[in-house]
Amino acid sequence: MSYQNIEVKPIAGRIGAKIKGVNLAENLSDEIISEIRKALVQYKVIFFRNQELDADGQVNFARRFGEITTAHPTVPSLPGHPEVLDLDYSRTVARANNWHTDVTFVDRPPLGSVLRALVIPPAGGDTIWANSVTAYQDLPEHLRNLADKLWAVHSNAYDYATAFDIPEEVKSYRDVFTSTVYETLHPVVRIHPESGEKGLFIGGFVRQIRGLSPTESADILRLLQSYITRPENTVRWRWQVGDVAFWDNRATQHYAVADYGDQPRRVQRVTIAGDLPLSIDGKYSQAIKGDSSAYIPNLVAA
Ligand SMILES: O=C(O)CCC(=O)C(=O)O
Ligand SMILES: [Fe+2]
Repeated sequence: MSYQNIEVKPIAGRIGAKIKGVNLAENLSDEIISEIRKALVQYKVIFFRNQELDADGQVNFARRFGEITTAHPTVPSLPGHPEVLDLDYSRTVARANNWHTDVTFVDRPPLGSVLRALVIPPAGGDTIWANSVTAYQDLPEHLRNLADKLWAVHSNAYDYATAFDIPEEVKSYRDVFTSTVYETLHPVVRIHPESGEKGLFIGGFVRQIRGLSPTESADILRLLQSYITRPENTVRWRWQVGDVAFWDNRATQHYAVADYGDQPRRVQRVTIAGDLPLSIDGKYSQAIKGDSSAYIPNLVAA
């Protein structure tokens, strides 16, 4: 695929590209936006260095790709910026150091997010993204055939039985995170609405595979997840202040590496609304508890 208006430099072999020659604070032409979108779908996470965006500029850029969601279904936003999720890890105690796809507990999980680096520790605090399409392609045929038929329940509710040992601050953050409980049934393999590619759609909010016992479900998920986190399917980003990352949440998982102790780290996220995931046999995800209407303000109930 060729690009006329932007420079696209792949980073890892299967995921991730650096985009050069774009100032995200400018009012970009439709041609540039459509090439950025093409690069996003092709490379699944794209990176821009040395940007001088503020929160409003970040929202304006993200808005070119679709409707902006409220910052999070349950977590409060940056004061004065209802669309910005402020991840100030010196204040927010819950670190995203688990493999996940964002907000899959609602029926319309995000298309993607734009993340801007404000404070980065001198060493550590990288973020890793994984390609869930190449992970699916890596599965042996028999496992692929199995995955194709599975559906999973995703939820933001924690299993407190496994969390008796966590600090008080983390507990109170979790109470906010789960202040409204969502539950959704998604296909384990979804068709990407733009590329048509098939990819595994699981991650940290999956609670159980439909029709399997909790232990059977955990074993199958561990097996499928191991293909996602293979180093071949990942890219690791060493942040600099001023970097902007933009990922396709329909075809990736990510993990924020928590290896920087109590040094400050602050990033801010703006999220673009996504569609209802589609299974390979033509069925859509189904909300079980709660739906996306509070999260996607202009959503017209279907
Ligand atoms: O802190 C990060 O690098 C990423 C955190 C995260 O999971 C997110 O912004 O969705
Ligand atoms: Fe995330």
